[in-house]
Amino acid sequence: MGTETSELSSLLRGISRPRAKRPGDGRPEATPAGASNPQKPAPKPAKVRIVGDGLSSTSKGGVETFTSLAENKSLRVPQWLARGAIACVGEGETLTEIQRHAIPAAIEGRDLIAVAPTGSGKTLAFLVPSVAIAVRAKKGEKTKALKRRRSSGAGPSDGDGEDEVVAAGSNAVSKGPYAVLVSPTRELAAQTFRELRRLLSKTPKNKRLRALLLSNADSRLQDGGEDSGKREKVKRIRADIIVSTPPRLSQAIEAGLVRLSKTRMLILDEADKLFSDDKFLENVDAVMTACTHKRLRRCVYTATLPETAEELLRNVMQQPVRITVGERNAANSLVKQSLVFCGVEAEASKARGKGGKGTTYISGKLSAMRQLVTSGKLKPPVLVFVQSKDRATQLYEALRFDGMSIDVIHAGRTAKERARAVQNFRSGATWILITTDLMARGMDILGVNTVVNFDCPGVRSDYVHRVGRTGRAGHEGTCVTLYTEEDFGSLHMIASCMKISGSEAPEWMLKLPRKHGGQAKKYVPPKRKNIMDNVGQAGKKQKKGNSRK
Ligand SMILES: Nc1ncnc2c1ncn2[C@@H]1O[C@H](COP(=O)(O)OP(=O)(O)OP(=O)(O)O)[C@@H](O)[C@H]1O
Repeated sequence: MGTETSELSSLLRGISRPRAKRPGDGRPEATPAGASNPQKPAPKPAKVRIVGDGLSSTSKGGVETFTSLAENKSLRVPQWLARGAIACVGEGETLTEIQRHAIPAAIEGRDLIAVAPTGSGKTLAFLVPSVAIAVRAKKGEKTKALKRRRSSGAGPSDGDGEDEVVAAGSNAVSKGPYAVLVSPTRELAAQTFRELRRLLSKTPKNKRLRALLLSNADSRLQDGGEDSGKREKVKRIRADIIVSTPPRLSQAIEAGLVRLSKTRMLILDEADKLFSDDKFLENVDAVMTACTHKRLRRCVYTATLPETAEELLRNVMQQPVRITVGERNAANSLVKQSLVFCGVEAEASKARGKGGKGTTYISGKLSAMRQLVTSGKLKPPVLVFVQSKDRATQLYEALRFDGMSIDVIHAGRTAKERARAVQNFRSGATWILITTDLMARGMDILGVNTVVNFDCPGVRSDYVHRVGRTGRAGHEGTCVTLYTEEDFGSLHMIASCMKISGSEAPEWMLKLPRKHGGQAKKYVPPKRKNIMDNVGQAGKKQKKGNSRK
């Protein structure tokens, strides 16, 4: 590995760290679309389709800026909220297509299915209406309580039994949550919460909302289930807006720590994932059942919506409006996608060199990966996707000796390790992050230049979301998919996805038979040999164990 190591390290050291996009957010900047090629025309505005009756002309026509959103009297968006949104995206930015139509639609009170490409600003498209509705609901509750108090001379309780624990006279205690935001992973929930806090940064002191991220670390959740009588009195989770993963939220509901009877806005981010993954279905069901308010809006947001998932969604929503931006289930057209054939996954053969002893391991993908780096085609920061925790650890072990600034994240690492890995990648301290599909959805790290599918994804939605970790907010990106003979089952899906999103796809791949019928549940990832260094180092290190696992 000698020469290769120094070559790689010097190459990576030689790349200067990109500028941060906005002061203080620590995110590196990617190339804006068209910047690398001034001849290239700006991308055409995406097609918007709205299906469902009853929306006002504001939602149908769209709203151009956050300021004009706040100026529309019927929507009742506070000025400070508009200023918060501007703080999130930067001065002078107009709304993206999905924001233009979905924000007024969600505020108007219809159940909503919003489908728009990765990196198109769906987060603000659900945060703005969530805050607007929470503000309205909280104000309504306060007025009701005040009226009751005036007429009866009683304390702050509204008589529904929920507020028995309210400390006398405390205005800080919320009767909410009025808005609940659900994301499939801890990382995405944390990111959404971060953006929510940024959005709330312009809230006047007397109107402050209490926002909360439910996490494992919350002692109330850790104690959940014990001594329930006492817990009811002292530990009820009080907040106006809650962000959570489905398991954490349903645990809190079951333990009586959270009540959703006042919730007016339920947001399901990455809804197709929440509705197609058995491990979430029960939790999501528990959350939806707990939301009993008669004016509840259920709003779902995603970049991919297979028909089966939409059918399920429609069963639990009330006459939803569907807003679709761009081509449904297509990858982001700002990302240049390509495929690299790597021969075999890994092969052990007798060494023929001096002495002819031992075994030499050849990994086609590993060599291809190294070649991409040394040739300068792999522009960091890079996200590398593999199919399992084991593969992530193996690849990390095989590459870390190359002196690259590299890290690994997967569900087997502790919450702290995962948070640190994301933070280091965001700040630019880590250039290459190896990951499972844990980072495939929703993660917004603006500077990501390249996505590598070290292992092919099996279903279209996974491919679309992985590709979408680059090419965000109008910037360009690159996605390289490495494949071997084991991956032939995924090639038709990838090639057709490349074609409809504007990348060149090999004709012969488009003629391959479709596998798995596009159904996530039928897909079983291929069994792969261990990722081995050419001296078998990955395997050896793994046996000894190490702190990264
Ligand atoms: N109106 C806007 N103008 C400019 N940038 C924006 C605007 N709205 C959002 N952004 C930025 O675009 C980036 C991507 O937004 P966001 O993460 O909401 O995308 P998304 O559609 O949710 O993507 P995904 O489907 O991958 O979850 C963010 O960095 C966000 O700050």
